[in-house]
Amino acid sequence: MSLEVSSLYFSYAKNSRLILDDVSFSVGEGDLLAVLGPNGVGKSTMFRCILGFLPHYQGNIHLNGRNIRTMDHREIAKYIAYIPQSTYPVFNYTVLDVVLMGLTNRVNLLASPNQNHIDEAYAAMKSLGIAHLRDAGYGEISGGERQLALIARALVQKAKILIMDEPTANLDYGNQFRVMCRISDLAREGYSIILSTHNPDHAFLYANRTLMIYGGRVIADGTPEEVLDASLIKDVYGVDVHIEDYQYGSRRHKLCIPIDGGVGK
Ligand SMILES: Nc1ncnc2c1ncn2[C@@H]1O[C@H](COP(=O)(O)OP(=O)(O)OP(=O)(O)O)[C@@H](O)[C@H]1O
Repeated sequence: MSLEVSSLYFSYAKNSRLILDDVSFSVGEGDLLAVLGPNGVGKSTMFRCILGFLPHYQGNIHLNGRNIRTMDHREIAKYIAYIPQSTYPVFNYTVLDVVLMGLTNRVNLLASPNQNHIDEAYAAMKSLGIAHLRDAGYGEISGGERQLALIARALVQKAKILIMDEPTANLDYGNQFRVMCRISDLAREGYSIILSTHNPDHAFLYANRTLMIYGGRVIADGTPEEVLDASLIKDVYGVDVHIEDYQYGSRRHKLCIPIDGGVGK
């Protein structure tokens, strides 16, 4: 699957400021694109335009060469799964119920799910280490566990493009790595993944592509090593960092180390 966004412009109200200002990028099969940028620069807005929640954008979004405007929500959901930041639920469904909702696109949920559907949902939960929570109330688990349940829901949706809004927000140190490793496994399996993150090291460790958004514009697009240099991070985040080459065994990558606590003393 490929997704191509070209010259995307968006503002929330007529004559109000542009939130997205000429955004273009594309992802193909197996790409893991990390989208970085400070709070409020338009990352979630960009995702919501792609998903069809904000149709009054200008520009073009194509899925496998087809204009996404010609597709309804149900059809888009065959190709794109969205993993929002976890929020507190309105109803206290069980975790299994929430994961089964990923099937809505393929199965009539008004009918009871059959054993195959339950097995599929259970396998997705197991792959993310939350199988033991299947009967727990979605409102009674931690924020991090809710995030994992939303990822499991996206896996059962079987769409090949996954858009994830800060998938590691709320996750503890260990779960951040477990989730990011699982996400990079999915990219290796051929999923195309677009995720927003505030952690440059997650881009270095797991992404093959990085987009830096600032003031609604794409100011850099390339490999994490090409995009994330110390001067860009200083300009965008106001933080002094040193980009360190790191090697452990055969693995070589870069890490972002704040100097003097990052913002000086
Ligand atoms: N429904 C809305 N109506 C008007 N303005 C909005 C709406 N939603 C978001 N905005 C504004 O659009 C801008 C971009 O918000 P957005 O949530 O896309 O940023 P973001 O990069 O995802 O931020 P964060 O990293 O904090 O999640 C912000 O200035 C925000 O206040």
